[in-house]
Amino acid sequence: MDSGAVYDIVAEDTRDISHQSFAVKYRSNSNISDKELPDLNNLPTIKVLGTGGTIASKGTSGHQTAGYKVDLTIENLLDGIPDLSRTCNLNYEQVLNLDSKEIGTSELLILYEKVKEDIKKYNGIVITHGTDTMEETAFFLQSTIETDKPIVLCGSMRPSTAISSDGPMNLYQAIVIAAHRESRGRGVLVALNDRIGTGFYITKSNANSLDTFKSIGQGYIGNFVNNEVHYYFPPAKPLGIVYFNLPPKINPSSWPEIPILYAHQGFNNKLIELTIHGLEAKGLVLATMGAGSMAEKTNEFIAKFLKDHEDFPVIYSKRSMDGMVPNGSLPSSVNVNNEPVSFGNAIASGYLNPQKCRILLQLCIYSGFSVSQIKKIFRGLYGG
Ligand SMILES: NC(=O)C[C@H](N)C(=O)O
Repeated sequence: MDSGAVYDIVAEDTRDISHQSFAVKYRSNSNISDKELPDLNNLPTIKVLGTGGTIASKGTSGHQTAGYKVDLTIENLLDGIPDLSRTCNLNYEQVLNLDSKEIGTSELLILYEKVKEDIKKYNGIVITHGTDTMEETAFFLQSTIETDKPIVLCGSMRPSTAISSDGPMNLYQAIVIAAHRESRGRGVLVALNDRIGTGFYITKSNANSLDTFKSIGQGYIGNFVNNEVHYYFPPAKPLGIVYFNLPPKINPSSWPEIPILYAHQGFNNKLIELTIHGLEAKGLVLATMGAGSMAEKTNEFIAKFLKDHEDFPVIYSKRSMDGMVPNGSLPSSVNVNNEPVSFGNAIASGYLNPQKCRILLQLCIYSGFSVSQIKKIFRGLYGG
């Protein structure tokens, strides 16, 4: 193949980003050697795993954007996107087919096992997933699968039957992102509505709109425009991340129960007691009212409980979407020297929202970490 032929390929299929970036080289260097030509026989192979969600849903009219049902397979979804044969080889599998609100421990572990197995065989993974709990799955995978290969989650906010459904474009972009060499070493990604975010921090910010995923504070890491993948930074993974090497075939009933309690004015302390005892919880996450703020009487109640349960961690997170809970916001009592002392088992969430704290705490407890080790892990995430 001579370099002229490469230019023809670019002109013929501008959707292919690997060829587009090659075209830039070609135009700037007409003496480019044959060694640098894209090898169409050696494209990356991307595995697409279907799990359901709105992207796989159908309504009964073009304007219906609520009350639809999951009704499409991953094969149906792939049929609806443009040809990608010049970008990557595709392989696909239906792992689940659910609204993501139905994803519990068993389903999460099934998906985890599948990704863990497939990441060894493929150059990248794309997961179609409901947006409601996508950030939880992304966080779990980021914390359990150590790889430089791209794992990209995508979904949609409009069902496949809606006018201007966002699913096909999001799936198309996710596959191109997974096949792009610059996507390596960036951890688990979430790609929706042209934005690329890190699954570790990204969160669903709007219950209805297409532009729902926000990488609050930590920012998006890239953008997808006119079939080009743009990253703003070199590859990096979240600071202080701890990988949990889980054993195969975990029994979901052995997965620790960690409730989240949402704080509000007039919060009833009995809720804490009822949840902890009623669920045989192994820890608790509080969505506090501000940067760790709970009423004094609630903190006292928790302190009393923690005195008799030294191995019971309580994470102080926040109901506000942005910002963080620093160590300095933890409730403190006063020791004999009148110096403030933090409650031993109270742990600051840093930047993690309650649902991500819950997963991290479950992983820590399942792995047998002590409260002081768990504290270090949470602290390490924000550079403390
Ligand atoms: N947009 C969506 O995907 C929402 C849907 N309820 C889900 O999470 O499965």
